[in-house]
Amino acid sequence: MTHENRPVIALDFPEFADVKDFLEQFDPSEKLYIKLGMELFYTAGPQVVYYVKSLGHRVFLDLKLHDIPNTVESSMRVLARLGVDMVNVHAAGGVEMMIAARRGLEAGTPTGRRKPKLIAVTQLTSTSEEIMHNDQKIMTSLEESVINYAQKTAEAGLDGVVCSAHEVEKIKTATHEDFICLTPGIRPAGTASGDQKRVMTPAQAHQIGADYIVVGRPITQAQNPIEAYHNIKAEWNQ
Ligand SMILES: O=C(O)c1cc(=O)[nH]c(=O)n1[C@@H]1O[C@H](COP(=O)(O)O)[C@@H](O)[C@H]1O
Repeated sequence: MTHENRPVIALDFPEFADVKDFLEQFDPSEKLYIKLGMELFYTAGPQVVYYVKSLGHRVFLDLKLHDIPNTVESSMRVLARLGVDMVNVHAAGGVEMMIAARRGLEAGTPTGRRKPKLIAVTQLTSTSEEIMHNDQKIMTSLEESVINYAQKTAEAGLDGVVCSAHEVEKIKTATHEDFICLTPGIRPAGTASGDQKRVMTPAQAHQIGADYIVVGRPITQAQNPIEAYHNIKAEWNQ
């Protein structure tokens, strides 16, 4: 099992300038794990990745690729050159697509550089069983669907999955102990869940064996983001 002791901070901001404003609040010696998503990448592109990396932080580039295998493979080849530490795809794209993603990442990683970790989204933490039945017409339980996606991800040779903390124990049993479970939908007690349906506190996520937690709004929209970050980090490492 991996335990990444820093919560991964989801910077879901609309502008590059917001990233700078946010990161400048931290002591420069504090090295963070930052998640950059579609909103920022679509507006600021690779420059925002280079900027965050230049400060010595780790970057999870969360673009959730889901397309035909050939397109995913060539896109991963390009993303591998950006110097990010982690990228992801949707497991719903299938085993062939995930293998293609892995191949692209391997081919694109410059010699001497570590290959970014590749993980797959199972069922989004904003998806309830009702949504899954009505919209996706997957008529199993949500847990079965998540475990099926996790097994397909392991079969494709990826490093792990994005899942809700509620599913970590079953996923590890169905795959293997070193299979990464990165869990968003983390809410310290007393904070709003917003659009997240399957939430857990940092302490609970630690207890059930999550490897990484992703936290966005409880930090970025806190009155004091630095204090919120350190409180969540302390709770996660208890
Ligand atoms: O892939 C993800 O990171 C992801 C998958 C998922 O199932 N649920 C989920 O919330 N996320 C991301 O995790 C972050 C959670 O942010 P907050 O809800 O603000 O803490 C967002 O950036 C989401 O895009």
